[in-house]
Amino acid sequence: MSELVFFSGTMDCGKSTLALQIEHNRSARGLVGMIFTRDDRAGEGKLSSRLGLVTDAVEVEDGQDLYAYVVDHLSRGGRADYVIADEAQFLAPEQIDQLARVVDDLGLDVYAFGITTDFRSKLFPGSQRLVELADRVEVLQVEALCWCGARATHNARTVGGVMVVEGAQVVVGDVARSADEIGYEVLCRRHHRRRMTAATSRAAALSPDVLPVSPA
Ligand SMILES: Nc1ncnc2c1ncn2[C@@H]1O[C@H](COP(=O)(O)OP(=O)(O)O)[C@@H](O)[C@H]1O
Ligand SMILES: Cc1cn([C@H]2C[C@H](O)[C@@H](COP(=O)(O)O)O2)c(=O)[nH]c1=O
Repeated sequence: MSELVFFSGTMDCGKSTLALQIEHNRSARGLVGMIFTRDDRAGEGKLSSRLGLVTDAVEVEDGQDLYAYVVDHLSRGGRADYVIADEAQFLAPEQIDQLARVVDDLGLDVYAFGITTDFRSKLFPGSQRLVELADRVEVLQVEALCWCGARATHNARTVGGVMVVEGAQVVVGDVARSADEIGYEVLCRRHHRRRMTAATSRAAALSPDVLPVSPA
């Protein structure tokens, strides 16, 4: 029975790597995948992993009907045995419904990969729809870690290492950005709530709570 599976996790936990591994294992057995992505850091029409692997993909546009795209591809004699959708948090809820229809009406497995929540720990609309519709939600097993060593469960947006909580929901970017750039850092919930990033925790450790009293 074909399935819609949502592989979710924080940024930098290996989602795109797993997508590329699934693609590799299936194509090694002669299967052909339809690969969708949107706003990958490597550029338009690319699905890339920080491990250095990259493959071509169909760049999803606003308002594009993904079910119609797959049907059109098949009706022109193209082949698709399964579907991969990376950066699925950027897809519109209707596009997630279309992927569910690919599973139910075309009998193809659909593997979607994405972060669940944004820098304010609010659900992305596409991820919300995936949680609502997926046959299975799989949390990735290689856990990303907060600077404190706890499992990272939240994504923080940073500017110069300082966590920000205002701004657009979508800003394409990466972890480990240099000072002044907008970047991201994964944190445990405790430190996300306290807005404590690696940089601000280091700064706090360096500034003593009590000022030294100089002898009179
Ligand atoms: N130099 C490296 N050596 C080993 N693993 C690495 C290296 N760089 C990145 N990784 C692994 O790649 C993961 C990120 O993979 P990626 O697929 O790009 O993540 P995601 O799509 O979830 O953001 C990191 O969590 C880490 O485990
Ligand atoms: C938290 C958060 C992230 N993004 C962007 C940043 C990256 O371009 C992607 C996540 O990619 P990854 O492969 O999972 O690292 O999402 C965003 O636009 N808004 C956010 O709040």
